[in-house]
Amino acid sequence: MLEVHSLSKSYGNNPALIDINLSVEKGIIFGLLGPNGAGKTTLIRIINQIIEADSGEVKINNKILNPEHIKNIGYLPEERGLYKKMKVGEQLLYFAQLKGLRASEAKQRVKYWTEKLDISAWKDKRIEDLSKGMAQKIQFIATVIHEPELLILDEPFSGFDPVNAELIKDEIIDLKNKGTSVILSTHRMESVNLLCDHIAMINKAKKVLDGTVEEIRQLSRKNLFELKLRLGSESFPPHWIKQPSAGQDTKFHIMLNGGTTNQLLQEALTYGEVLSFEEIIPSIGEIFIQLAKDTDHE
Ligand SMILES: Nc1ncnc2c1ncn2[C@@H]1O[C@H](COP(=O)(O)OP(=O)(O)OP(=O)(O)O)[C@@H](O)[C@H]1O
Repeated sequence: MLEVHSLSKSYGNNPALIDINLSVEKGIIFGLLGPNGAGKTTLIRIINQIIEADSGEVKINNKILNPEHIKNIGYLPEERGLYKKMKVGEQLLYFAQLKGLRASEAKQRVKYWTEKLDISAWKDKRIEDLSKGMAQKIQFIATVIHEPELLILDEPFSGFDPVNAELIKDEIIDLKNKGTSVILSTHRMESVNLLCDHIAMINKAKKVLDGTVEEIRQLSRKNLFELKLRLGSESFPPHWIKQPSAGQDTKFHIMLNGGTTNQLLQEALTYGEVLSFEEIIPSIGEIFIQLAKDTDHE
């Protein structure tokens, strides 16, 4: 649905994006990750045609990015932009019409979304009289009201309490299931694990990771296992690394160098009662931190 080819952008002598290639399929949630200052916002701004790339191209549905695409994109920026003096209902109608909806259609959609997110009662309130989380809901509706094909969400859960964060999460999944492609930029790794089908990570202007969450986790496997034992003796092999653990049970991290997991398990049985045995597969958060460190040292 969205393709980014060899995209580069610098601010003066400072490169913000270097030769970035990405492909976002229809109906998926694509996590765009990276440490602060990596280049994510720059990429998002180029897709939204707020700034221009120095070189490379962006295509939406096989067409070079052009102003017509704006109506097909819903962008929730990190710095929210609502008109403080305007009333909620008026503001949503305004945004919907700005994105090309006819007045009658816009009205229907405002009714639909304000009811869906349970905020019909706020219609006549001014934005300046709302709490941060309440204003966030309005901004979310303003982003999705024109039913864009591509949604770009920058930290969509910030400012929400857990109940409302869950509500918004469910709405995002619902939109994806209806065929919307979603680019989700966030530093919250639990959201990435829960929501994203595919992720790409940018660090220091370069893409350092690209794949499905499962592919990336599998590639990061290190043949490392965690074994919990009720030890029968005080001795154990020197390559078993003892981990802090409570009570009588002893936890080890063991790197499997040659041999099979069954052989390791058999060996473990000779040292005591095996309570649990599982492979340690790094989480996306751990992979993120490792990659950020690795590229920092390059
Ligand atoms: N308008 C600008 N003028 C000059 N430099 C800029 C401008 N906007 C961004 N930069 C620089 O470009 C680089 C990438 O910034 P960008 O905002 O794209 O990062 P980011 O990944 O969105 O970071 P964050 O997670 O902190 O929002 C940084 O070095 C930043 O200082």
